[in-house]
Amino acid sequence: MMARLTRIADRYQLAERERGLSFVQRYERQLRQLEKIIRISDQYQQMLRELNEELQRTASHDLLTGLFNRRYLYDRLGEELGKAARGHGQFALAMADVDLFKQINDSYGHDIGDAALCHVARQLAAPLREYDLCGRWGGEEFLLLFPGGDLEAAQQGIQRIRQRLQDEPFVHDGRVCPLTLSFGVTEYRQGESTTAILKRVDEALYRAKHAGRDCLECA
Ligand SMILES: Nc1nc2c(ncn2[C@@H]2O[C@H](COP(=O)(O)OP(=O)(O)OP(=O)(O)O)[C@@H](O)[C@H]2O)c(=O)[nH]1
Repeated sequence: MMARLTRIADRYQLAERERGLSFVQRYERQLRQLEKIIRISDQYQQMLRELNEELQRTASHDLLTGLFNRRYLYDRLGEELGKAARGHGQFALAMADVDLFKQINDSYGHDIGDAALCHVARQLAAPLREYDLCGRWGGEEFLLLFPGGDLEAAQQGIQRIRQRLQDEPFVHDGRVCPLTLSFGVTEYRQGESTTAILKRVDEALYRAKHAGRDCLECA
């Protein structure tokens, strides 16, 4: 009841104020209100745009390393496979895994392990050509996609990554913590599925681990 009375009183006061204004003053006032509404609407749209961009980024990127996530990589792999199957180009694929990463966690703790993963992610991404893709496949495993590339191109990319990891090692507490990666590499074979190529690259990585780590095995 009180709220209703207050609303009626407010409306009455507003009407009284309006009566004291000239037509031009009333018109200008309405115009100002309209401008205010447009400004709010613009800000609102900008906010929605930013939210949308943030949402898209979160859906396609790994939270820890900022690289592409598994879901995005899987979709892109499907696209490249589709293109190659239709005869529009070739591509190569590599799976990288940090060697003996458990020891990093056990020796320095999980937070330093996280920092080491971020370091690896930066060194993986930096030397790649702009149309090559790199993302976190899960845990301490990374996937590299070389659209338009063959085994040779992938090997060259990986060589640049390994060199960079040597030149810029992970440093914790002023001390160098040497990190190495094992790689499995393969290229697309006509007519094969996503599962088949992923299985083959995984097997190549497995062989690299069994060959003593810090190396590259081609399938
Ligand atoms: N800090 C951190 N550790 C992770 C993350 N994801 C996975 N790990 C750890 O990575 C380690 C992987 O260990 P393993 O699979 O035994 O392999 P590894 O020690 O790297 O040995 P190899 O692969 O055989 O060279 C485990 O200790 C996981 O807990 C992460 O996001 N952060």
